[in-house]
Amino acid sequence: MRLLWDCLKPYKLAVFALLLFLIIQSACEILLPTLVAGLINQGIQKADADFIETTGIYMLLAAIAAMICSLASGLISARISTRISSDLRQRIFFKVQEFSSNEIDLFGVSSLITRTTNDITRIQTFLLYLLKMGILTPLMMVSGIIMAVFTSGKLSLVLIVTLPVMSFVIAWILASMIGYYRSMQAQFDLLNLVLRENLTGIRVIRAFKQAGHEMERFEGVNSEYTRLSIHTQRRIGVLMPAVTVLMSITTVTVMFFGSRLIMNATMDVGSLVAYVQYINQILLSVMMTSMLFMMYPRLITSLTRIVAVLETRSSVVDGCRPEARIHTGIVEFKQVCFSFPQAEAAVLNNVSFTAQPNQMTAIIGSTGSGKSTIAKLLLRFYDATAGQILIDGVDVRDYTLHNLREKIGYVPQKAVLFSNTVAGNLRFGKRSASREELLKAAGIAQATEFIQAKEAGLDTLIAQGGANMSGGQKQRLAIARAVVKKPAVYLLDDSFSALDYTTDRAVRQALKAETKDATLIVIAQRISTIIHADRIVVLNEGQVADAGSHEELMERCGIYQEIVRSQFQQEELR
Ligand SMILES: Nc1ncnc2c1ncn2[C@@H]1O[C@H](COP(=O)(O)OP(=O)(O)OP(=O)(O)O)[C@@H](O)[C@H]1O
Repeated sequence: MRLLWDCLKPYKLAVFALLLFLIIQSACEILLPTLVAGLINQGIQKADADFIETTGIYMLLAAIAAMICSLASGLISARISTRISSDLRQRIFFKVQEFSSNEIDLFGVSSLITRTTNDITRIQTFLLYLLKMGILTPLMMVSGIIMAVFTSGKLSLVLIVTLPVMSFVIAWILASMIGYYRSMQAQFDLLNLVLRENLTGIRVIRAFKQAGHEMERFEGVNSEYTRLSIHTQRRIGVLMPAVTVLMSITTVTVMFFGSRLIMNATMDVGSLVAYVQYINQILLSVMMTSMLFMMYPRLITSLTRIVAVLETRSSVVDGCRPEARIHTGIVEFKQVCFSFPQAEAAVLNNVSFTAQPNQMTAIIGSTGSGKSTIAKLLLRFYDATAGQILIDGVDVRDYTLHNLREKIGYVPQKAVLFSNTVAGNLRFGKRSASREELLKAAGIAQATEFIQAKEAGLDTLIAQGGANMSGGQKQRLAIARAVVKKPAVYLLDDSFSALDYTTDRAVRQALKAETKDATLIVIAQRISTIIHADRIVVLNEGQVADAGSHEELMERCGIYQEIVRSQFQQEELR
């Protein structure tokens, strides 16, 4: 709840105005039964037309004032709750931007999405209700009780019994719902995950004729969510009739004892009518408050999930040397070890190698040998568990993340494009890049031809996830994006895999000329891509098996020979 109070702090003035409107509203509403009592006792019973007229006008004015205050408080509470939910969404988004891959893995992408959308919407709904009903109902309840006691102390004894019973029933039912709400949220994450996987992988699912299986999977998750929802709805279903029955019993009891007091001439009719209205206001307030409590367990679940994100500190933070900058781009791995959190086996074991500027350093190895992990460590998506990674002699952990990453031109294994124009995507490398710079980078990545073949050229819109581009086109745009950046270190993770041999060679040649002074690290599966590299690091099960030129490795490295043999015919090797 502390988070909610913190969020409310900037809106103190608005909350104060809201409070004022609600106090006036509740005062007007509590005044009405007293006016009705006077109307009956003074006006109707004594047939005083002037009194009836004057009281009628007062009642009308009170009703209008209550309505205006209700409208104003509604607007203010809607404004505050919408603003707070927007603030929270922003805070979560910024927080997730800070997260290292560790924290993203920990929460899961689907859960982070539901936390940013579903959970925040739930908080907004609660706040809207809290700011209005949460303030108004206690005001109505307290003033109702005071007026009821003031009108008839004896009749108020009924409340001493009914109010605690009602509160106990409500609390008991709500307490049983908390566990269900928690499970429901977790199940909702799962629902989101299955849906996301199905929508993003729909082609694979269809190609492998797995639609039936996936439908069953979705049905399973969906029916579990439905089962949990039904359980909670059942409890809500019990709660409302229980409160209504208790309200009716109270009203009947008050009427019963009230009529006796009238017969004994210790109470007048007008006071009993007013008293019944006070009792209704009190019980209605209890019911409204119970609605608030009904929303409370879900709010707590959502708040806990939001707080968990906001309070998680990224395991990868800025280094202590903000002045440190990368100039030359000498990359050194020194005895680097790495294990993923919650994974038993180490992915990298004492990996050491150096990548020099003006050279192409290739990393090759079988799948799962840890090649991409090297790239992730260099970019500090994760931090090494032991050993050191240095760039220009400075530990990567000492640079600020901005200074480190701005000098690395990363092309990921799976080219990621954003819903933007081609130019917008390329400018990820450098926001201020001119069209000439973009075209030059596209030329190096052999992307000019297909960009210019599109009617809008650089202004062609790229669909979500690059759906309107082929795999090879996406890779070339991802390469061009890194080139636009003009980094000190190029880090290409299997970035030529979707290119044909001719394009692969053309990109490499153009890159070589462009990256003359830069350090070029190329992770690859294909020997032809790295055969001319200055230095090839052979990775095997997370360890450096050997390093050297193609010729040197062909002479002495069995693992390398094996990889080469599996890709080339013997005669091609000579
Ligand atoms: N987030 C993760 N959590 C746990 N283990 C992971 C994670 N990412 C990768 N791994 C494991 O780490 C090992 C190395 O993965 P990595 O992606 O570095 O291999 P790679 O050599 O690049 O493979 P490929 O050539 O197939 O891309 C693999 O065994 C993989 O299963």
